[in-house]
Amino acid sequence: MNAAATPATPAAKRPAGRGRNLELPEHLKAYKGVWVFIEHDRGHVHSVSWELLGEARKLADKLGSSVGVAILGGPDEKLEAFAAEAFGYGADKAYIVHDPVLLGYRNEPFTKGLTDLVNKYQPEILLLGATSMGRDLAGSVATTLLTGLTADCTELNIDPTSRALAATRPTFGGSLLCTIMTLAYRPQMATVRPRVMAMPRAEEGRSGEVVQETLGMVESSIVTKLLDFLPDATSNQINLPYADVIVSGGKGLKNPENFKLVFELARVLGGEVGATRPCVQAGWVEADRQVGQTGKTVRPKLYIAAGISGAIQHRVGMESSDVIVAINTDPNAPIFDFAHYGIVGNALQVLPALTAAFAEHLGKRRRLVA
Ligand SMILES: Cc1cc2nc3c(=O)[nH]c(=O)nc-3n(C[C@H](O)[C@H](O)[C@H](O)COP(=O)(O)OP(=O)(O)OC[C@H]3O[C@@H](n4cnc5c(N)ncnc54)[C@H](O)[C@@H]3O)c2cc1C
Repeated sequence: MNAAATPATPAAKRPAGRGRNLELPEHLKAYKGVWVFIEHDRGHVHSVSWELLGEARKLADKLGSSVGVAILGGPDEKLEAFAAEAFGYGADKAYIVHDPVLLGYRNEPFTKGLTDLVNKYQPEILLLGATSMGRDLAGSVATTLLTGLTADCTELNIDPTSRALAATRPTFGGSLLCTIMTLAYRPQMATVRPRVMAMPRAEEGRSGEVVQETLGMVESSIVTKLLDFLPDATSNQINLPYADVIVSGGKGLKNPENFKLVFELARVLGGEVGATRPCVQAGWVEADRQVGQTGKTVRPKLYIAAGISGAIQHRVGMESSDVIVAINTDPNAPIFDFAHYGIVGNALQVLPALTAAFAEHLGKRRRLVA
């Protein structure tokens, strides 16, 4: 079917000012400020919320506007403490909703809570983490508000001409980066994966204003019921996005048995093990270890890539690492174009040599400290 000939929403049914009209409708011009949805679970704020706050502060400063945070949760949850932390990371105002139906994440009450806040306070930009919760919530909030949502962004800017949010994300399997602007819609929504943006520095003593709101939703009107929290039996506690050191292996390791060389070096360095997609697809390592466009985004202090070619889909997930060391037999491998240090050599020999050298060096240091 020709999409151009039969648009999903016929022009006559589109809300006024939407569709092909790229001018911001008059009634949306009142939208001001940059907001971040603060994601928390059982007493802990997800770090992606603070990473987004750092970005929100930069965007708001460019627009000359303020930063707000939306914090939704149960009656006894410490949302005010989260707000105090948010002020330190750059928020000016915290919009808090306590309600029994908001104890534990469920799509319906959180969608209502967040859309109510947006409709009342009209932020220009709304950012959420591209986590399981953030993706679920962003989609339903954007649909309810009939606004645009750019998912999985890697960069956020303000377009100098339109002053709209310019949200950049990989497309066409990661081979292109596209910048998306939702000129005629407010709020402009975007999700960003954990670790894509840098963690901002908290400013001690910085304060802000707290605004308390109510939800007005009864439990009986919600279809989903939260029965219990169960630990994820499939999760083996791999915390790739927040590891300081990652040793990753690729197809150059030849077989799953050789992956133990990667594990040994990671163990000696106190780091995590990552992998490329072909290694995960071949069943050499768990899917949770995949780094890249369809895996995790990481930002460690040290990323060692062994037998990895450096394809764009892998690169987008790890290129923000502080120091990248590549080990590859091919001196023309693309990974050497962006690695900080390169070792042209056989990973099956280089990895054990590095493991032995680090074990000796770190062992000596520990003896000295003792
Ligand atoms: C839509 C889409 C999404 C994708 N998402 C991801 C993703 O999230 N993550 C990801 O990683 N990939 C992803 N890919 C796959 C990606 O395109 C590449 O195919 C993949 O990253 C290549 O993995 P590799 O480097 O392990 O293997 P290869 O590209 O085969 O590279 C192996 C490298 O090892 C080197 N080598 C060989 N022997 C040795 C040795 N003994 N010692 C040292 N070096 C050696 C070779 O010179 C070569 O450079 C995606 C692809 C698509 C189409």
